Order: sequence, then C-alpha cells, then structure tokens
Amino acid sequence: MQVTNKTGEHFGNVLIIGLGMIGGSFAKALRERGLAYLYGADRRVGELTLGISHGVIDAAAELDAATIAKMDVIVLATPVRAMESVMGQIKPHLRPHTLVTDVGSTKGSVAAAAQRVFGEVPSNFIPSHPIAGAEKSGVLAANPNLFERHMAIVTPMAHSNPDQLDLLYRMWRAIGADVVSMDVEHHDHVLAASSHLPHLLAYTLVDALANAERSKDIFRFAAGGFRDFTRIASSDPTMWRDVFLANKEATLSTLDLFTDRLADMRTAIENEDGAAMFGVFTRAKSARDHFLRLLEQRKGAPVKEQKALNLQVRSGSVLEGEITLPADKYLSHIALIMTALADGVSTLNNVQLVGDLYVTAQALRDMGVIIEECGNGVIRVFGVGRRGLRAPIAPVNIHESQTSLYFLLPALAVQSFHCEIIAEGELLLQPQTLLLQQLRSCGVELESAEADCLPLTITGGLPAAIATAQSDPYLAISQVLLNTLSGNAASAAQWLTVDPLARQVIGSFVGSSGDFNNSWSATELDIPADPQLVLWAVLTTGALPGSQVVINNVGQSQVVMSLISSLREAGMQLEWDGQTGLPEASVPLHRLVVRYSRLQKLIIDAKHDPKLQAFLPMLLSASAFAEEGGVLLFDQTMPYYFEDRLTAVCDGLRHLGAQVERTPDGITMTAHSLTGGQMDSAGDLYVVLALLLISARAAGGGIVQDCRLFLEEFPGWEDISGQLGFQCQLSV
Ligand SMILES: NC(=O)c1ccc[n+]([C@@H]2O[C@H](COP(=O)([O-])OP(=O)(O)OC[C@H]3O[C@@H](n4cnc5c(N)ncnc54)[C@H](O)[C@@H]3O)[C@@H](O)[C@H]2O)c1
Ligand SMILES: O=C(O)C(=O)C[C@]1(C(=O)O)C=C[C@@H](O)C=C1
Repeated sequence: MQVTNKTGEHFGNVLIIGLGMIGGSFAKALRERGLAYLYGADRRVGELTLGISHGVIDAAAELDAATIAKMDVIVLATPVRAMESVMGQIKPHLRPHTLVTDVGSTKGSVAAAAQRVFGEVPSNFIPSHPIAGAEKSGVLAANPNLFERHMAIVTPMAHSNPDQLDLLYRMWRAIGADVVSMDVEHHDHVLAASSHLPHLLAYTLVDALANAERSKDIFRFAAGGFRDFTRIASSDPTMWRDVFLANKEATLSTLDLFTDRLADMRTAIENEDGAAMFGVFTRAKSARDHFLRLLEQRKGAPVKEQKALNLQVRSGSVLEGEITLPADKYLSHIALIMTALADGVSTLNNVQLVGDLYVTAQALRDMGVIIEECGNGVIRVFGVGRRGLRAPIAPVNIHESQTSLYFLLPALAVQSFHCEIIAEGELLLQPQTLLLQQLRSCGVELESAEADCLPLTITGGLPAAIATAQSDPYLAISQVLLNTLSGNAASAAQWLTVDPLARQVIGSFVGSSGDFNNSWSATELDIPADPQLVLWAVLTTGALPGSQVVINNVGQSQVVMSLISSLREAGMQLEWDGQTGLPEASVPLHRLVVRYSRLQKLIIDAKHDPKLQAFLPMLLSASAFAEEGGVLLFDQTMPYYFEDRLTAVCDGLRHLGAQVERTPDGITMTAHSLTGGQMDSAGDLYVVLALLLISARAAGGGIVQDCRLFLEEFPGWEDISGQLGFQCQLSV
C-alpha cells in the first residue's frame, strides 16, 4: 500500500541496506506515509523478495554505481560490525548530496569504521539510532509504527552538513520519532547501561538456568517474572554479539558497577540484612515508577477517566464505640521530615502514607531514605542524618502537592547537592513568591521558572538564621524547620506562630536543650488525630440522639482546644478522660468522650481563634441543626478556597431546606427543619465532611457527590464510621 502524504514532504529515493526488522520498519514507515521511493539491498535475496511482496519496499537494488548515484538518502541497517564492509562497497559511487545515516545500536564503532573507510567521517554521513525495537528480526517483523513516540538519537560531528542534519531530523520526525542530539561517547555509555547491560543479563540468566541441574523444572515452573525479565534474550544473537564487540569499554564499566552492587546484595542476603535489601528495593521501585511515568508521558497516554464516587447517608444512625482516627496530616509531615533527617531508625504510629504525605515520602525515598510501611499505620523511617540525603537520579516530582514543597525545601536547603523540583497540573501555575523570598533571604540559592513558579532548582548549603515571624502556618513551619535544620535556634516569636503540638513533635527529636547543632536522635511517636476528623466525629455524635463515642487519639492543639471550648459554650457535652498511647510520650494522646447534646445557638466571631476559619464548613453545617441556628462572622482576609468551601456548603444546606443568609462579613443560619437531597462537594475534603454531617441529621438523609479524593485522603474513614454505626454507602 502506498499513499500520498498530506504534508507534501517527500524524501526522494531512499535505499535501505540490510532489510531486516529495523531497516524494514524504517522503509515501511516512510512508504506507508508516502514519504519516499524505497529501495532495499540485503545479502539475503529472500528478504528483498519478501520486502516487495509485503509492501516494505518498492524495488530491490544492487550496491552499484547507478543505484548509489541516484539516492537521496542511504540508511545502513545491518548489524554494526557489517557496516564497515558496506561503507567500503558504497564509497566509490557515493555523491556528496546523498545523506548517509545508520540505525546501529553503537555509535563509536560506526564513526570509527567511517573514519577508516573514508579517511574521516564524511560531512554527509550522520549516524543515528532509534531507541525502539523488539526481540524479533527479519523483514517480516517490520512495523511501520515502531518509531512513533520513541526517541531517535542523532550523533552529528562538528563538520556535519547542516542541511543534511536538518533532513535527518525531518525524516525521523516524519515517521513519528522524537529526535535528540548527543555526542558519540555519551551515547555509547548511556546505551551500555540502559540497553546493552540488560540484554547481557537476560542472555546470561537464561543460559545459566538452561544448563543448571534442575533446568527442566526451572523452565516448567517459570511464570510472568521470568518471562518479563528474559523477553530480550530472544533477540538476534548476531546483532548482540556485534554490539558487545563494538562497545567493549562502556559495557565493561557498567558491568563492573553492576557486579559490585550484585555482590552487595549477596552480602545482604548472607547477613540477613533486611534493611539493606529494603533500601535497594524501595529505591529501585521508585526509580522504575519514575521511568514508567516518563514513558507514559512520552507515549501521550490519555488520562484515565475516573467515575465520580458518591456517599449516600441514611438518616437515623446512632453512633457508639471507641475509635482511633487517622493522623493529623500537618503533624505527620513534620514528623516524616524530622525522622528522615534524624540519626537512626524512628517509628511513627497511626500514619497513612497517602496524598501529599505519600508525595513527600516518595521524594525522600528518591533521595535515599528508607521508609517502611509495616501495616496498621506503623511507619519505620531509617534516618540518614541532617545532611545525609543523596542527590536523586531524576528531578523530584511533587505532583500537585504544595504542602510537600513547604516541607522539602528546608530539608534540601541544607544538603550538598543541586536538586530540581518539578510539579504537575495547577501547581505549575502558582507563584511561590513568599516561600522563595523566605528561603532566599537566608542565602539559599533558588532558580525558578518565570514568576516564581515551578519547576525550580535549589542548591543546598548552610543557610543563615532567619528571624521574621510568619502568620501562615505553612510558611511558619517551613521557616522553623529551616532554622532547626541549619543549626540555628528559631526565635521565640517564630515558635509562637507554630502550634504547641508541632513544637512537641520537633522537640521530640532535637530535645529540650535547644542545641540545634546536635545530631537528632531517632524516636517513636504517636501522631494525634486529624482535627477535621475529630470535629466531624464530635459534631456527628453530638447531632444524633442516643450516640456516645470515645475518641482515643486527640491531640490538645491550640485549634482543637478552641473548637472544644466554642462547642461547650453552645451546649455540647465533651469530656476529657485521661491519656492513651506511648507512656511518657512527648506528644501525648488524650481520650475525648462525646455524647448527643442539644446544640444551642452557635456563634463564632472575632473573639475566637482565627484558625477556626478552616473549620467553618462543618461549623456551618452544625449551626443548621442548632436549636436557634447560628451566626458565623469572619473578617475579609479569608483565602479564596475557604470562601469557595463556604459557598459549596451553603448551597448544599439550601438543598436540604436550610435558610442560609450570606452577609458581607459572615453567614446567618435560621433554625429550620431539614429534608434531604443531593449535594455537590466539588471534590473538596472539608466540604465532604460538612455535607456528611448534615446528611446524617436531615430527615431524608443525603447523597454527597464527588467523594473520591476524600476517600483516598482518609482511607480509614469508611471503616471507622461503619464500626461506629454511621449508615452510609458508596454509590457511583
Ligand atoms: N533489534 C532492535 O531492537 C534494534 C533497535 C535499534 C537498532 N538496532 C540496530 O539495527 C540494526 C539492524 O538490526 P535488526 O534488528 O534489524 O536486525 P535483523 O537481523 O532483523 O536485520 C539485519 C539485516 O541485515 C542484513 N545484513 C547483514 N549483513 C549484511 C551485509 N554485509 N550486507 C547487506 N545486508 C546485510 C541481514 O541479512 C538482515 O536482513 C543493527 O545494527 C542493530 O544494532 C536494532
Ligand atoms: O524492545 C526491545 O526488544 C529492544 O531490545 C529495543 C532496544 C532496547 O534495548 O531498548 C534494543 C536495542 C537498541 O539499540 C534499541 C532499543
């Protein structure tokens, strides 16, 4: 099949010498797109006959004067060691206007062969190499789409003809490849590691096992793992013999590196050193996951559409029991950074590595920290010391996690390497001016994209002390971490901006001596419950007659204490009932007993802690079932996303029949009976919690839409609420 191409581009007469799998794929790709008239030459005549009958080439050719002289492009596609004799054959007839290239897997040997044949690599000879292939060979394996969305490396010389280089780029692009340029030596080292070594291992493994004592059973019981690892051992032996003969030095050096590492693994197994194995496996997994993501991006894989998940809540639940709620994400983040940079192995209890915390954990893993998930929320972190992070092999990807940035930058600011941080989605559009200014003001070198947006590069060093107090809790903690990490005590004013519980978390590593230059000792910590979940459990229990719940792991942070005192003022029955968790813990956990209570008018105003703003969505829902409604007043400085949340909750409440009035400085809720209905959470975690609360109290229950993110971020919530008797089910 030959078609005319839409762009009108035509590369004229193209001769492929060596019409096997790669040469055939190249020919077919050009021919099917109507981009050239294709000739083939091969020492096996049968391949040429098949090439014509299968539409790979238009005509077979000899390497004689008439053929060579009329070619616009000649492509050498034989095994690499056969190329020298082919060059010798075409040399007498080659014209300067003909572009010559090759597709060989090694480049130094091809350039050297050209030098031997022509005296120097001719300006019209520009080597290249498609990074695409298969374990098959021969023209029947030709695939016209083989190069699409794969890379093609070109290795031009200083004196290469620029027009012919341009032609080479255009030709690879025309058949779908992404072209990159590289020097010959670099190419051979990189490919020795990424392609040649894996082939050597696969061939050697299969051969060793085939000759092993129990070989019959080894092959009989080998399954997916063996097949995946050894696919490439089915590749063409001639081609690979040539590759290893042609790229000897680079292959040997990558092989030596590998055998050293394999010897380390042998020692780890012999010594039953689980930590060493775990370290290698977690780092390797995260490196491979990164590689797969890159591959997906290159292939332009469409983002999978996920169905929205809704939660349907029935009215009339009665909650009863004792619960341990998922951990506070802010405190978990601080603890994770501190444990990663402490000396020794720390244990964190009640922590789930999900959402932002997972992103930060992956970044730390990429930099050599072993983080082991032991089940039941127990995490073991093998600290590397304050300046012990290792330069990651690829940029650190924080995806869409702004929080990870606040915590990772101070840690990176004290290391001894450069690190590039990349991100995805909306985070790429958000200027990080305040955070970057803060770091630059103490001498940290940061280069960022335009308008202080990601990606950015940070160069570690020894930052100077920083002393300004910040009211934003994330900027504040970032500043305190930076001081603590660089051995400078944070100022008293700075500490005041940080919640006492966060101070206790930091204190459990650096001790109370205040000497931040000391090494940090590893420790065991219970992380208190997430305050948003605490408030949800408190308000839901308080709303449902007959309910009584004990929350086992409440941390007495400033904001939790403010919430409790506001709710007590409105008539809720809340009592402390001693401590739980680790004995003599520096971050204690408290038991909180909650009972159904008739909530009076709920008032939150300027007298209350400004941090309560983050809890307004749920407080607003609670005021919808308070006896006399509620008044929530707040100043104008709320971040826009707080405003959006309140708007979503007000809309939801109106759907259920509540009377809600927005005023310029707040919201007034008039007591009213609530019916039931569907409400859209817009995917916001805190809106979901507020709407779940109000659905439980509405006569007809409620359906809260778009809860996927909520369920992912709080994976324990469904089980815990189910144990308590909260009647709720998933629907799509
Ligand atoms: N197989 C892959 O995945 C892959 C990927 C990228 C690059 N390459 C490179 O592409 C080249 C071809 O590999 P392939 O997989 O297509 O192999 P192949 O065995 O399918 O094809 C090679 C062809 O060259 C012919 N040939 C050998 N010596 C010849 C000579 N002196 N004159 C004329 N023809 C001759 C053979 O008859 C055969 O048809 C190699 O240099 C290889 O390193 C291979
Ligand atoms: O996919 C395969 O089977 C390949 O072996 C392709 C592969 C590789 O190692 O990635 C093999 C050799 C090349 O020179 C380029 C690509």
